[in-house]
Amino acid sequence: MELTTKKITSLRVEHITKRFPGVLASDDISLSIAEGEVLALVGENGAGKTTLMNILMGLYQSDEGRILINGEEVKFRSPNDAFAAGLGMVHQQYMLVPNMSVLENIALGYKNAWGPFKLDLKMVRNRINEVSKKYGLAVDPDAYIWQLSVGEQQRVELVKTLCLGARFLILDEPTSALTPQETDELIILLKRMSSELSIIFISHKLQEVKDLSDKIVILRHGAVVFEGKTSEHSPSDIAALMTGHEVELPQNDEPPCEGETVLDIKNLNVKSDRGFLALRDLNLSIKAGEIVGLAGVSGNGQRELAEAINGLRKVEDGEILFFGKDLANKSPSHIIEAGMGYIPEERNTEGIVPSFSMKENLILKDSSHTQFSKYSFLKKKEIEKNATDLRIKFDIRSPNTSVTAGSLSGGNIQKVILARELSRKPKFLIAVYPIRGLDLGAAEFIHKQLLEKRREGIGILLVSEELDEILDLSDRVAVIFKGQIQKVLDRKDANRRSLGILMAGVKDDQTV
Ligand SMILES: Nc1ncnc2c1ncn2[C@@H]1O[C@H](COP(=O)(O)OP(=O)(O)OP(=O)(O)O)[C@@H](O)[C@H]1O
Repeated sequence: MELTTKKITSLRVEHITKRFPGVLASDDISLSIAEGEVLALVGENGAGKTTLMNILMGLYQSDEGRILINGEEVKFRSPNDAFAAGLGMVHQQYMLVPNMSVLENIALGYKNAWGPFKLDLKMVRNRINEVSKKYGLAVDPDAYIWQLSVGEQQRVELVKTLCLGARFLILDEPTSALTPQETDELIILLKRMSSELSIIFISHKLQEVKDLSDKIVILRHGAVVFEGKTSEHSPSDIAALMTGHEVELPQNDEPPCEGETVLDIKNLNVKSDRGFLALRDLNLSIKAGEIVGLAGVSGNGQRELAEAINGLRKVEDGEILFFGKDLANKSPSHIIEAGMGYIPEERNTEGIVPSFSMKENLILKDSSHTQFSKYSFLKKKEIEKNATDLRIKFDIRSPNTSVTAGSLSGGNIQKVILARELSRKPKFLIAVYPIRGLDLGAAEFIHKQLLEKRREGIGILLVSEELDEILDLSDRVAVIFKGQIQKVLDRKDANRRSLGILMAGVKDDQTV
């Protein structure tokens, strides 16, 4: 049961141009990719990478230009036309229905692609098993999507795309939400698949661009500014070509902090969505002016900890002392008022209201403050000024401050959240994967901002799976494993090896 698609020996786009109100998102783009080739599409946030891929998939129509497959012009009016031609895309935001099973989601993909007909679920199940065996992509057809980790959901998206007969894969930041181990596995898998399929992938991680691609195309302001062979360029070369300058991520090399304890978590017990204890008697304290990195493999309680501190998850037992007052089970608004800043993992659902304008999102937590409202009327000029200033400072690429936040590129949405949380003058900050989806230049800027906050005396809990990020910024590193803090290491004792051992659950002091 496979959509019969023709072999794709070449795909070429010629002079593609796409305008959105106030933005030239694709500016006369031409590029080509041959059978079995892997092309990496890189560029700053908002450079137009996703837009070009959405045009290829029939989600957007270009204003000018054409697409040629095997030398013949094709016109895609919808993603179904692109599927039928053998193209498949895994988006940044997975398009899966959470309360349906893997089998039902993939069957839905068939139904959307094939239109109304009676679906044979047994055949879909067989096809899933066939694809997962062929490519070594293990999925459980009966698991519900909400039960799966981000990495598992991504595997389902890949299986779905392959079940539908894709011969040309487009992957939009496929590793941005994966654990380092899942990333390594995906890169190996994609390498293996590239002997049979052509792949275009978008990434901000230059090492994986280097590891996986044959060819690199760099976009800037919607136009191709560089095209070349990957083997001829080092990651730092590519970074310089992309940003126009050498990128150097800053390091925290200041002496350990002596501030007072501001966040003191005692014997915290919190349940996961599935009803199991995700945090078990967790203890952790953080001082003013210190960055504590929380290292761990995703799914060991990081999400539950961040949500419990921010009042978004019930605390079963224990205390969250913030400047001496217990925040456990207080409302999110109470916690915000107490001075807690939060950069959440889920930027589209927890970080912004996509249908609100960018400027409204920038005052989301402060709309009733006297700075932005008087007698329940909003001060429009102040709100505009705030947005204009933050847009410049954080280099948020948007035509103006009134566009809906949902229409911004993924990286620019992240910048809106960071701009809001860092400018609110929090007393404490919880930053969960703060540079996920950011281009290198933006990551450099955000790391500098976090160090600046530290110098101002703000305590920061930095949740990340990127050990480089943790090691660059932290004063101390706490390793979380199965809902407990395995150990807290001073910066001088923390390295990839010591953290890796603790993250795997080994607690023995001898090994660290
Ligand atoms: N549906 C839309 N409506 C209006 N503007 C849009 C829309 N989609 C994209 N844009 C704009 O087009 C430009 C390019 O966005 P795109 O998402 O293609 O960037 P990107 O290179 O993928 O960025 P990132 O690395 O941040 O994901 C941005 O200025 C964005 O705001």
